[in-house]
Amino acid sequence: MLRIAVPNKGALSEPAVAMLHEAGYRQRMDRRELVLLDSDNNVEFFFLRPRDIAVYVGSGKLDVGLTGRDLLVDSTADAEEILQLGFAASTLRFATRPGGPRDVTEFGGLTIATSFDGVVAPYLERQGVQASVVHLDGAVETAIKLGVADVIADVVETGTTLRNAGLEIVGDPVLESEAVVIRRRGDAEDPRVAQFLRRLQGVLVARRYVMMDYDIRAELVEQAIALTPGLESPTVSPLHDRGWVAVRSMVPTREAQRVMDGLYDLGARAILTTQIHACRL
Ligand SMILES: Nc1ncnc2c1ncn2[C@@H]1O[C@H](COP(=O)(O)OP(=O)(O)OP(=O)(O)O)[C@@H](O)[C@H]1O
Ligand SMILES: O=P(O)(O)OC[C@H]1O[C@H](OP(=O)(O)OP(=O)(O)O)[C@H](O)[C@@H]1O
Ligand SMILES: [Mg+2]
Repeated sequence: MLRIAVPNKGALSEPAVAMLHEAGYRQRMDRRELVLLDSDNNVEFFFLRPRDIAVYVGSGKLDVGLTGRDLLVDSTADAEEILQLGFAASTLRFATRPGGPRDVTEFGGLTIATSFDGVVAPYLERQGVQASVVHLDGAVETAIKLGVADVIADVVETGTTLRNAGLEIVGDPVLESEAVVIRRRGDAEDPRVAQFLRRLQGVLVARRYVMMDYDIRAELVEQAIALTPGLESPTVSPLHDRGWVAVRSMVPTREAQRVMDGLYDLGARAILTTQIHACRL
């Protein structure tokens, strides 16, 4: 039985559950369920606080977990990242009041509030800055207004929360994060983990690519394939009309419309894109 940690709340929770569902796993109906057995797939899901996931996986009690890179780095858990999941993308940034310090080099002697002291304190040390780091559990933007800190370091996605708090980003990004799959560092290769990762990779590919079909005159097929090279090699099939061939190829979803325009201009017709539901490459 593969034991998998899944975030039970917060920004990671819903997209993580959606991805597991797309990968064919049973998911909980009730948010209060703590453990869910998917006996068809021989997997058990444990719904845990996002921050605790690296601890469970690092201790070897659970085989793999879905969490944020920032939470993994922030923890002292002995776990490592094995797959990037492409959602919950965010950046850990410093912010302060307008007129405050403009750069990390000006943070000396100041107080910095953050929920990510495990990332921020070593970062400041590496920069040779001596500042005091205060841990807060959340809503750190308020720390400046209440005089608890001069600077904060927090998760920024759109920047709306900072703007609404009247704060400005300063300095370089501390850490780029996204949802990731983690396992205990140094764990031996496990075929059940490999299969779990293949399923998630299948979802990532299905989300990022569409299948494109079109007909093209045989003498133009090389030019057409230059527009749709596919992941390895496109399928080219003869049509009943010998002057034409049918081509089938995977195309990145966000390029699909531009590629269709290019193919049309080249003379391709019956250009269709279809959604990929699942795949194993
Ligand atoms: N607005 C956001 N956009 C993208 N990712 C985010 C956002 N807010 C948080 N995250 C990511 O979600 C993960 C956990 O943050 P989240 O706020 O959901 O949990 P938490 O703060 O530990 O828990 P809680 O706030 O519920 O106590 C982190 O990896 C973080 O980078
Ligand atoms: O840049 P934005 O798009 O505004 O998003 C960033 C905000 O989202 C998260 O807060 P969350 O909702 O998790 O609240 P929390 O502070 O209680 O964790 C994070 O801590 C920021 O405050
Ligand atoms: Mg939060």
